[in-house]
Amino acid sequence: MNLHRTPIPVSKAVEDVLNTKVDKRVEKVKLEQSFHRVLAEDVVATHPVPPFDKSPYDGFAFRSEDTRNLTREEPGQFRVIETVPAGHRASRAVNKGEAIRIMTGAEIPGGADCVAMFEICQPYQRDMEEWVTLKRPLSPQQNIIPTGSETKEQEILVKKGEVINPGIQALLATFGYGEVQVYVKPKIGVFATGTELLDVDEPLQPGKIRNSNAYMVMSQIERAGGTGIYFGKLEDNFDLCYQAVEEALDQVDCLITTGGVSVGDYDLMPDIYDKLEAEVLFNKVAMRPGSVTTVARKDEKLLFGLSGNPSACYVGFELFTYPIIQSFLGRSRPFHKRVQATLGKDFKKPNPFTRFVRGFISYHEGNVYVHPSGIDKSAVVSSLAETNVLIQLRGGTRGYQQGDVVEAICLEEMDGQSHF
Ligand SMILES: Nc1nc2c(c(=O)[nH]1)N[C@H]1C(S)=C(S)[C@@H](COP(=O)(O)OP(=O)(O)OC[C@H]3O[C@@H](n4cnc5c(N)ncnc54)[C@H](O)[C@@H]3O)O[C@H]1N2
Ligand code: MOO
Ligand SMILES: [Mg+2]
Repeated sequence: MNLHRTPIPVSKAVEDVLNTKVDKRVEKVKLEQSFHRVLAEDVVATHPVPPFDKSPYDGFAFRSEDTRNLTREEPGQFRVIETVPAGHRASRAVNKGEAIRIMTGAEIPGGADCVAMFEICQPYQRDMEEWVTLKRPLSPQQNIIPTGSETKEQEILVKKGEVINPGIQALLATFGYGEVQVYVKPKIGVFATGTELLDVDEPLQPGKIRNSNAYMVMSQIERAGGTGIYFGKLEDNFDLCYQAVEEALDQVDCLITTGGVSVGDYDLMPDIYDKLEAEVLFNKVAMRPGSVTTVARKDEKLLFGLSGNPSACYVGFELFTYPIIQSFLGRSRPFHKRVQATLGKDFKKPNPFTRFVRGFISYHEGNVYVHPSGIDKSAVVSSLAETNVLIQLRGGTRGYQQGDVVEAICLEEMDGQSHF
């Protein structure tokens, strides 16, 4: 067991992981199944929007030239020749002295070039015919939404690499994308290692704890947009672990293990990477928690050796596994979004290494605050419940005070950024 490991800076570690070639695959899914998937094709306007001149109001369509000199004192009387509901077209054009009753969203009839809303018109009946009085002039194109005024045909509305949100779904539907090309979700395998681990439905036993990392990591994978495959928990037995890891690797794009990466007698992951002849990218990162996070690569497949300590495991995933999942997904901005925020309470610990403090965000009177949550220890699980940011504190300081401006990594923002 080599006890001496050389820590590398976090940014270098992230860069090394992201230098891995990823196999971006594409599939078609039904529009209704595309929410939160990542576009693998640009959304192109297949026709102008609106596709015809349309009325924004329920009212009457006129020829503006017929209304030119109208006043309260000398209103115009127009014969209403038909009614056009949305979804229908007028059967004939509007001629001099005529109007058409028109509903919101209906196509403007030929001959007409303006619309007056019901509220300013006075319809009436004369000799069993419909008529309407108008007391003011309308200008050409008044109250008409012209063809293509929102979107021109062939315009690129959303670029590939964006996450499909409700608005993008609306666009896809507008342009007839019943199916949409998205990137395939990478398959991320998960093992929890540790002889001390109990299943969730087992009663506590002396010296043992329940396996929480597996559930946590599986939902981190889902939150990141990947597909998690849980292979179960493994006792700290070399042959068993080696065989399980080797077999699982064939079935996944990346493999996560939790635990067994430090220097203990039963920390088996370093020897497993060795026997697999995997290239270890790093086994010590200048950060807290998660300094023992190890990433190895075997035939372009990444093995994430996340720490067993829950908080360290959580942080290791978000820093290293999250962005590679985004790369598989073709995301144009693969990293978590960062914000500048005011520290909501003192954080007194001196900081030799970069620290990623689990915390939460709040907003008050136009300011953004981040607050460290719970006990800031690698072995702690309870502080993770309210965590939605990682507060990144530079190393080499004597601690931070309430009111200091810090950077925070937002874990629940869909939008990302292009640099770490
Ligand atoms: N002599 C040294 N000891 C340790 C060092 C070191 O540098 N020198 N590093 C410490 C740091 S930092 C960390 S972090 C841990 C990392 O430990 P491992 O990744 O090897 O993980 P384990 O030893 O397997 O377990 C650590 C801890 O986490 C609990 N655990 C493990 N799996 C789970 C799970 N699925 N759910 C919940 N909790 C889990 C486990 O019971 C241990 O308590 O090493 C330090 N030691
Ligand atoms: O890897 Mo450990 O979490 O730095 O405490
Ligand atoms: Mg250990």
